[in-house]
Amino acid sequence: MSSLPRKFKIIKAAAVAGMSPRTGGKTCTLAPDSLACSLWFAAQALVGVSGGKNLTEALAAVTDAPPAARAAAQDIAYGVLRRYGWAEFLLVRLLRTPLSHAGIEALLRAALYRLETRPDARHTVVDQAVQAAGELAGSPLKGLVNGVLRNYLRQRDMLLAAAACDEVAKNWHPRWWLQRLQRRWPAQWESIVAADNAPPPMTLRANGRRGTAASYLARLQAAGLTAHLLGKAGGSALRLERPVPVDALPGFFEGEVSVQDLGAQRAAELLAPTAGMRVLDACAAPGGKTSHLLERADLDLLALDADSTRAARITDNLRRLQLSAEVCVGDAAHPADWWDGRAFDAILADVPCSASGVVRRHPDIKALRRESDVRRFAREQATILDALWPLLRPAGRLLYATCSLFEEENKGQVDAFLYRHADARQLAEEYWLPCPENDGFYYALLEKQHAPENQGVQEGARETG
Ligand SMILES: C[S@@+](CC[C@H](N)C(=O)[O-])C[C@H]1O[C@@H](n2cnc3c(N)ncnc32)[C@H](O)[C@@H]1O
Repeated sequence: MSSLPRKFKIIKAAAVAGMSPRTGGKTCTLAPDSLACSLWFAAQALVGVSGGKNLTEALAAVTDAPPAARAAAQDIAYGVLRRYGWAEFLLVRLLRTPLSHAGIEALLRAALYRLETRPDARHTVVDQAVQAAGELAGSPLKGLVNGVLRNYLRQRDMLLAAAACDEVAKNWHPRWWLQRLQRRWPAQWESIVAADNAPPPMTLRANGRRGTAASYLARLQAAGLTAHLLGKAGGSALRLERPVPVDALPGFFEGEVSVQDLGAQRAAELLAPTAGMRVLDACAAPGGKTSHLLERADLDLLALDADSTRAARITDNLRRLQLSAEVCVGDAAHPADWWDGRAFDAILADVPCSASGVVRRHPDIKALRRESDVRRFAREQATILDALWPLLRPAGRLLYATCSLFEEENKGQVDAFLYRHADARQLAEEYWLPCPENDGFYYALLEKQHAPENQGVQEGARETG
């Protein structure tokens, strides 16, 4: 066995594990439990994100990765994307000419990340990255990867000092994004950036129908998990000291608890519908806020989402939590396709947005989002709001929610809405900025007045239109 060529042994290792690790149709013959294999998978996922896929889709393309390699590759890919602009800054200095091989470029970013996060194993990282390069692109590029990484280690202090002076490489966000944060949040942008760049906490919501956050905390402690209560006294939130897979949470499959950020838990508290009310959750998938609303009161609730795959997750969540609602696939901007004409007492409009407040959970957004997307989302949000407003009964309440930090999607959106709709009154507004305890959210609670629509605006629109 020991006299066999190395390649053969590696193929054999994959076969013994009963797997043929592959991604996007490419098969990896590296040992499934090696760092080289994880770097190879991470590089493939990063190439997918560079090509416009979100990270979940890109990782899903890593179809047959053995569980250990998949988990490690996921960890590396998340870390690389979180450090937006950092490895790119270094590579511009370490490469004489830009690389034309996307897989090798992604591999180098993954290896640089790993060199920084595993300083005790730097030589192993270089060696394993070179092996992964051979698998990705054949022998010729192994030397290049080896050279670039060794040069990095030689010049590391100087390169890191330079990166610390570059706005993007230092803050790990696109320049346009940083400028927006600096303009809107001059006193807070640095703490927002710090929160965005840290791994997210795992926050839970105790199902109020089964017990309190305090009683679930006791369940966690009995299971050997450390957590503490979060938010206001009597609330439903708890934070785990260390994230765990959901199947380690006591009673998860029996519906005792859900995973939901503290800021997201504010939606149900603000809308606060009472028993018997007819409620629309207009952008509901995967059903985090839908289920929280239903845990608080028996409601006649319609959960709508435009995406049928995501809408199926609402049903799954409701089943697990033993709650019920009508789930419907439809476009909130076109109620004629799904509305039965019965007015709603309360509407939650948790609209599609830039998701700039939850980037620590979805670091691929940093690479995927363009500044022009913010305006596109704002237009979509305005269309949805205008379409939903007539569905609300007089004195009914609509909660507008985003997980964005950008003003066009938040106060700017709501101010314009109030201008267009004279029968709308704002009751409350809350900004949740990202911090160690919660993600970033914006909420505006609107109430429908009995007064007629703003005739002046409508007539003016008719005259010019
Ligand atoms: C921020 S997420 C909602 C999260 C959800 N409320 C929760 O708490 O679990 C926005 C959702 O809006 C859906 N969506 C996007 N455009 C929509 C539209 N025009 N009509 C209805 N749903 C839409 C997306 O599919 C996505 O599931």
